[in-house]
Amino acid sequence: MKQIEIYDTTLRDGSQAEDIAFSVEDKLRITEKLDEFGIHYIEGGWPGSNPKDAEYFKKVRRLTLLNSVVVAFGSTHRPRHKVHDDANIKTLIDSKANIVTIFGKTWDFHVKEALRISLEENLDIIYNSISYLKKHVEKVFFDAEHFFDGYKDNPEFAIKCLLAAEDAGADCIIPCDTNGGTLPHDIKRIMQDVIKRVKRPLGIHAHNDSECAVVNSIVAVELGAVQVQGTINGLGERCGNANLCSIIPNLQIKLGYRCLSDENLRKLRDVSRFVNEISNIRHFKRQPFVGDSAFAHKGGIHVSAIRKRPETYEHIKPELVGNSTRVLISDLAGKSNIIRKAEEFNIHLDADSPQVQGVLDKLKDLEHQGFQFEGAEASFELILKKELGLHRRFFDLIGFRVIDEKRKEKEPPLSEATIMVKVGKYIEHTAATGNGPVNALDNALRKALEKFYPELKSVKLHDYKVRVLTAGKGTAAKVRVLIESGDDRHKWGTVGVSENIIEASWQALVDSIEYKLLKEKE
Ligand SMILES: CC(=O)SCCNC(=O)CCNC(=O)[C@H](O)C(C)(C)COP(=O)(O)OP(=O)(O)OC[C@H]1O[C@@H](n2cnc3c(N)ncnc32)[C@H](O)[C@@H]1OP(=O)(O)O
Ligand SMILES: CC(=O)C(=O)O
Repeated sequence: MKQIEIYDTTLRDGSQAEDIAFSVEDKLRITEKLDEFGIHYIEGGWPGSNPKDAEYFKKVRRLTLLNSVVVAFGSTHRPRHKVHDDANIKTLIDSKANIVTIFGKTWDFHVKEALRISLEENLDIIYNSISYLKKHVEKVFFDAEHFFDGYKDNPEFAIKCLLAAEDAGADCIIPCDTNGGTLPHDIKRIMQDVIKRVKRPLGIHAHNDSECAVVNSIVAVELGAVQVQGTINGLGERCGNANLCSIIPNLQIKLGYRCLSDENLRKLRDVSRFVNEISNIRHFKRQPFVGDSAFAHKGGIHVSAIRKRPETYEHIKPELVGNSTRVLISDLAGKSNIIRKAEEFNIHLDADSPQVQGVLDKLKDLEHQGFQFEGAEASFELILKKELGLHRRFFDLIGFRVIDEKRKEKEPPLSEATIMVKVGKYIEHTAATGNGPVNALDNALRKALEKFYPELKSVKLHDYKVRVLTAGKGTAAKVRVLIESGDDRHKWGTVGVSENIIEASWQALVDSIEYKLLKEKE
């Protein structure tokens, strides 16, 4: 099984993505996570760029890494500077990283227009930078910036740049698709020539501007590249870098290369979520392999088939990357969705039972009215249990009143709710205020019930979303309220629909509380 070296540049190229700003602490935490995951090289940053990256290289030395080597990144020396006087080269050595990656120009257009030097001088800069660094660090990798665009314009010069790096002793030469515009057939054609002419180990560094970074990286590996550079979740400059969360499983599960241990591959989803969490980015549902929807099945036909053989609609076993199969509940469901979902609730239903058809009909009718159960599985579980006679009432509403009052233009409005509920033979009548009418109602309902059900104290409202369903009816429109609640262990979603926003919110709130009480009882 051929080993492929995974080179992660989330902390350097990933931090060049819009909206991403890692602190030193963030970078150290991601480093530890990537080490635990088994990444071979972690490009920690550009020490000559800013004090934060310089500090990172000081602090990262204190970590005990078991699997990864931290790499410092920078450019070849500046034109009109001697290599030993170049501030950037000096900071790379001062970073004390054992491996350094430098990028150099390989596109004649860039040499002429960005550096404004001769092509010969550029070759000298590459050679001098690498041979000097080789005297100070264990290994030097050469990122051949804009190599594919350079090759398209002037193949001989582009190849000469790689050969200058080879002659200088670069340990790995990495052609880069810096502008991300190269298509797979060109990657193949160009890499075939590179492989014939360059003897050092080769890598690939692809950007995703044509949405081809993953496939371009895989094509390069198939042709012989041994190092893949990319980022977790494809973070990176402009449209991002090659997404390691797709490349690694494709190489390992489908093509038989070895990137990480199989055990570590099962951490893929966790690593992906961790990096999103630190980056303050919402996890992308439809992200292949690691997204919540990557193995989620909605259509009845699909669910019916995966119950028989999961591989009918799943390209890999989700557990291999730490993900799992999910079944969604909607008006596209068939009986199989109901049966499979019920199994998740430990209820075994017979496909021919009239109850299954009853639940399905009810579900489709409610979805037609505007309910949506994909994000409100707790409400669906309650419906199912009501239909099967497995539900019990925990309280009955006698009535509520919500008052919203604004006394002066400049004063904030006041919201107050009073509620009367019956729990067994007791009647409880309470009032509460809130920062809005729904919050006041929520507070009043909990206050009334907590005396009987103290477990409700741990329930928190995490999210509250309102969606207008009947376009064109303005403030008289029907609305759907989706609530996400949680306690110290779980989160659950509930839904309500009405032309009255308080009523829709009430339905979702009651479901949330009933769900919690039902779970405690179970
Ligand atoms: C393809 C890539 O992603 S490469 C990585 C890109 N990442 C970054 O740029 C982030 C970090 N960068 C920085 O912090 C800053 O740009 C620094 C510290 C590196 C340089 O800052 P400054 O000295 O102010 O220069 P500035 O950013 O304006 O311009 C870049 C300079 O590097 C030169 N340069 C660009 N590529 C190379 C190279 N491969 N080798 C040598 N010099 C280079 C440019 O010609 C330009 O020089 P000039 O000012 O003489 O025209
Ligand atoms: C080096 C690099 O990040 C690039 O060429 O895209």
